[in-house]
Amino acid sequence: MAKKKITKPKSPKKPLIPSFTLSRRQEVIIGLLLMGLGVILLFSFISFFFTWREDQSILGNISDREIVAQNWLSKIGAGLSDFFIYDGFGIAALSIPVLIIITGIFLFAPKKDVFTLSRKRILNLWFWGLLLMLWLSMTMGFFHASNPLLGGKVGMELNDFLQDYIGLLGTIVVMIILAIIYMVLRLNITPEKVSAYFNKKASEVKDSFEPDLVASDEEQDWEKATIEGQKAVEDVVKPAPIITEEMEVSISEPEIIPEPEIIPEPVLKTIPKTDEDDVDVEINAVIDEDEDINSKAEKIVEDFGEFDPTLELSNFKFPPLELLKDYSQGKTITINEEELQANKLKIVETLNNYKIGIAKITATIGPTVTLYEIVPEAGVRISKIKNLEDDIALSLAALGIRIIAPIPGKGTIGIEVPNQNPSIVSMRSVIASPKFQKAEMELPIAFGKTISNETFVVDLAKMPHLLMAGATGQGKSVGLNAVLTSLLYSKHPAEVKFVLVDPKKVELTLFNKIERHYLAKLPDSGEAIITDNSLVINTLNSLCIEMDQRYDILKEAMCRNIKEYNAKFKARKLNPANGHKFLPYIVLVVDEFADLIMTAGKEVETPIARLAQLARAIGIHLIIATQRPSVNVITGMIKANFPARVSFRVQQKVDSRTILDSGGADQLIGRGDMLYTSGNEIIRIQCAFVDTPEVEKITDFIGSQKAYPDAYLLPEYVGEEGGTSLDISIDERDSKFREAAEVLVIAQQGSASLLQRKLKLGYNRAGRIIDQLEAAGIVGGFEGSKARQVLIPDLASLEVFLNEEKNKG
Ligand SMILES: Nc1ncnc2c1ncn2[C@@H]1O[C@H](COP(=O)(O)OP(=O)(O)OP(=O)(O)O)[C@@H](O)[C@H]1O
Repeated sequence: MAKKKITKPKSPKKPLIPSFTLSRRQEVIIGLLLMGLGVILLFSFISFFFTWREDQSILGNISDREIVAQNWLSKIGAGLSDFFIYDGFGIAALSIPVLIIITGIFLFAPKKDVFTLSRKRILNLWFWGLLLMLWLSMTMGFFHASNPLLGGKVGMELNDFLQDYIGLLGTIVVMIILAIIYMVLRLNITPEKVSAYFNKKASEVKDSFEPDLVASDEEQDWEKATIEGQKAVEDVVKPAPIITEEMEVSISEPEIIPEPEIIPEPVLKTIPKTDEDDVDVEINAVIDEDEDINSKAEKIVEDFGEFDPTLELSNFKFPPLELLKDYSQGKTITINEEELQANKLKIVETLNNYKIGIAKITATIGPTVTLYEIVPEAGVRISKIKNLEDDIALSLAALGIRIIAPIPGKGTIGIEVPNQNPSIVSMRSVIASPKFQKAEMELPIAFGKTISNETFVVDLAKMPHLLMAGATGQGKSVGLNAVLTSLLYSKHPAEVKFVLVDPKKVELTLFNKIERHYLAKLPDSGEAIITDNSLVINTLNSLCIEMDQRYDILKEAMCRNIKEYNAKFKARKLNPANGHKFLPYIVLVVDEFADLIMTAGKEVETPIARLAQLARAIGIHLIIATQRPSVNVITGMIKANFPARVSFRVQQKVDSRTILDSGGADQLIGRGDMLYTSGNEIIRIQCAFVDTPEVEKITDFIGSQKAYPDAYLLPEYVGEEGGTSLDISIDERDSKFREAAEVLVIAQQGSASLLQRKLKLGYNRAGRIIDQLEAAGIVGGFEGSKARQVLIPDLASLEVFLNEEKNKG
């Protein structure tokens, strides 16, 4: 990543070029004069080569008006040309009018024009132009005897002078060396570029003589060797290094044929090389730095492939489908014609009793309920049907009737009637469905099947949090298991981590087996599944810290969300040395939320609301389940931040309203019959069924595989009661106090983040240790954004200091 350059205010220094400013009008006039002078000189110089012999005789009498000169610019032209060419530099003198013309154009041309050159560049041009003129003149001096105009007198004299001292050969060598120096300095031509150019030319010529596509045996051998060599390198290098500035790959690579291309230097292309006044310079340089890192990243990706987060557990096998039971046992939903007819008749009859005529009726048979879609006769008001909802339900005398009047987006009325023989939607069937298998989602969840028997798959990452309610025994725990199973079947342990809160201590215990694969926990805590209320509070606060830290690193990486960040990390554009790492999604599941909020109240509500508000972009998603969806559990603050909600059957209509903002959940039939909403329409779904033995098999299967050394560790959080005041006594110091003091003294930098990194501490603990170090007098006070000063110079002094302290104490 391109770091911003912090430019210190420069102390006023003398400008290298005397700064005289010209008004625009003066610039135009002087520019014109220079262009005129340049053109005059150019013409006179050119004609001098043809007329010099004739005009030589008049040079002594230029002031005589009678004498006519042959030069195109007459006597003045002849005089100046003689001065610059014959007495001066020979043909090299032509560079003088050229330089004058360029300078004229520079002054004359409108600023921001293509001709815009900086003052410094013009000086450069003169400097290098005059040097070239001298060199050319001296070189032409070799041929002075055959033509005195080639080198002029200056060229001849200088050449002679050199020859007198180092001889002809020496002079030739000096001139050649001077030419090479000029090319290297001015034109940036290096031996590599020259050889690369010739290689390219040679291969072009070779290609044109060998048009056949089949490579010769030798070439094939070489290619094979190269591929094998590269393979060997890849094998040795895995896991592949990630872009770092200081990275050195110390592996002998197969011989590489030099790239037959002259690599253009991007900086030279876009930036005026030496102009300090030009603002563009800094902007372009920043872009180039970025490009540089990008191209570095591309190079590493080219060599080693993208970063693969699953590499550490590369042999991990996803649980096979066979672990799940097929409850339908090959049966599809059977249509009971009699039942259909009976229900239809009943509906028509009931509605007729209320004077509602029906134009048409269609039935859609789902796994547990059948939807009868009714088109009322013209003139029947929908609101009338809606008002009669309870009466109609009573008349149909069946539990679980739900009336949807009208069905959103259609002008029809829906009546859902439970089937006499509901079929179970097995988890296996939804996991195996193409909809789930092909889902291009971050966190796909296969909930079950809709009323029209379609598999219902949603992305938890888009929800972004889920509230789940349902009276006891209606299928909530099965629902949670369906969510977790979906993720276990679709995400590698490197990609998602669960934080499981289960106060009942029974429902989620099975997931203990996959602790080191899929679970996240607080450092130092024993079991990953949280059953204790105080630990829940710590964990929620720890997740808030994790969220803040993730926001910081996303900000540093200039990414808007976790998806972008991880993509950038995979493309090796983020340097792990700067604290970047692949970020797994974190899914927090809280079962029995009501119990929690009753005992801990605000302490739980506040971090949950905070996470729900902010955590979506950084990949933390919440699933909260409760038996009691009363308003003091699902508070306004919670509700506002959980747009996606699921309700299994609830006891009362008011509960349904609390959770879904509408009735309906009280009329469900239980056993996984549920309503889902993500803000607008409500969808009835039969939740997929996954039984405890199936979950056990899955967790056994995953748990028996190679795991990470530990669960994913969340940042440490110590409750407020754990905080300390500054005048803390020696006995109350943190156990890592001494180690921390040593780290800071060695680094001579009093920063909490250094301690976090070196000692693998949480943010809060590191902060507390810093406070203790300040109280002890080892580090200085807080200095805003700067690191604190370390007041002990070295380890020996620290030893003395701590011993003295101990003796005093
Ligand atoms: N999707 C489903 N398909 C078929 N049967 C289901 C489904 N979900 C639940 N059931 C049945 O309902 C019973 C109770 O389900 P579950 O244990 O999920 O209820 P719960 O709401 O979690 O109850 P509690 O809150 O007391 O734990 C299950 O044992 C099962 O027989």
